[in-house]
Amino acid sequence: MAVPLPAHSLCPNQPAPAIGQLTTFTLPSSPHIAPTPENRALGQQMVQTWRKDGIFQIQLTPDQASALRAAFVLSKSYFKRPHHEKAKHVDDQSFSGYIASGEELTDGIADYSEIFTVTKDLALSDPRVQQKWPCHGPCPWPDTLYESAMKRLMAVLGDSGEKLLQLTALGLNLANPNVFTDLTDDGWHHMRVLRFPQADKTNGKGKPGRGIGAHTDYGLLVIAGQDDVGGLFVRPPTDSGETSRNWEKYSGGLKEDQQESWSFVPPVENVLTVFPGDMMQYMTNDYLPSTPHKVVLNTRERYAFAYFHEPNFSSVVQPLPEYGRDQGKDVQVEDKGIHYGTHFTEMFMRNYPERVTAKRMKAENRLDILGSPLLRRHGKTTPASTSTSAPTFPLTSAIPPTAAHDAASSV
Ligand SMILES: O=C(O)CCC(=O)C(=O)O
Ligand SMILES: [Fe+2]
Repeated sequence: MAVPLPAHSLCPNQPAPAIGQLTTFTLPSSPHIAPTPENRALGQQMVQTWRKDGIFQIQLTPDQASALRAAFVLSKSYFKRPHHEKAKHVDDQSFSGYIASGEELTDGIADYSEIFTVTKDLALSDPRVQQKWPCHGPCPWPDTLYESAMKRLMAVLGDSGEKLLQLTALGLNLANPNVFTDLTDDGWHHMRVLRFPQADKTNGKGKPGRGIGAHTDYGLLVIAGQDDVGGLFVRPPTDSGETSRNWEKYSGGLKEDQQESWSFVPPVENVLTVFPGDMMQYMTNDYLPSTPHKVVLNTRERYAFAYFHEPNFSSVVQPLPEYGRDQGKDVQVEDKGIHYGTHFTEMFMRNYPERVTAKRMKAENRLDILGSPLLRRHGKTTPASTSTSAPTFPLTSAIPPTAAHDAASSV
């Protein structure tokens, strides 16, 4: 059921936005999506809806809805804790943990979002942490109750992500229906729990009324849930088909103040919203563009979850043979593929330049390791270095820093 919002309470700094009802899909219950005519038709409808609206909704089952509700309840009480307590939930190896309002930058401007980020929760004994892979480390959970609620929600989101990717492959009529889910084997899935202050109760570090600046997210799919307050806007694809490409040129802030380009995403109970990320755009050669979105502050504080269903950190993502090649785009760059872990790391270093994690990563030249062949996964095979056996990865200092970083950014 849609939760209608009184027009006057919507984003006071914005003109009244057009409120449309998003298309809602119900995902099949079985985790394996067989290539049946029904599933193909569903996949095609999803693809066509993304191409038109840039976003759709999926219906939650009662169990899934209960995981989301529990996560909202605990997150609301988490953010009510005193600042000095939350400020301890930071890790200097991973970007997991607490981010204060005004700490994150989009297009160089402070966002008002207050965030708890969950990246892959890795023990200090994990070979990737031992080998100092960028962004790899533990999640500094505030307590075990919060940890189990977030992990339960991420399991729901992860299951939905895998089904959505299989349906997308069917909808795109791909010869290899597992092409996306091979990439997400041990995927670098992560989530942000977000609280946005009421528009007139900010700390003044950002821009009036702006929650998060216009941006696209980095991987295959963005799956999000929001409470009943409202504040998310998306910029649907245009008829001209012109799109920015965030992995080539950072697109944060783009068209942020061009009001007519943005559609309001109305809060609806018991659904999640889904749209493509940068890697989906890259793989489909812009057929499914990464949906630009932004958040505006409202007359009440707002809570949301944004989950990112991602390729494996070591994946070298390639354009799909059916879509990516021979279409006259920038083939030189595309043919080399995109190293997902590099794209992720660069984006997080840009968003949190002052965070202890970014500083340690720079001080220890952790980006250099991204150029190593051991962090290059072309198929489903996990590199030997991520197995639980003794680490086999050469030390960071063995890689010539500049050469390694150059290689990392282009491949
Ligand atoms: O608040 C939302 O609904 C979306 C947040 C978002 O775009 C993000 O965390 O990347
Ligand atoms: Fe986002």
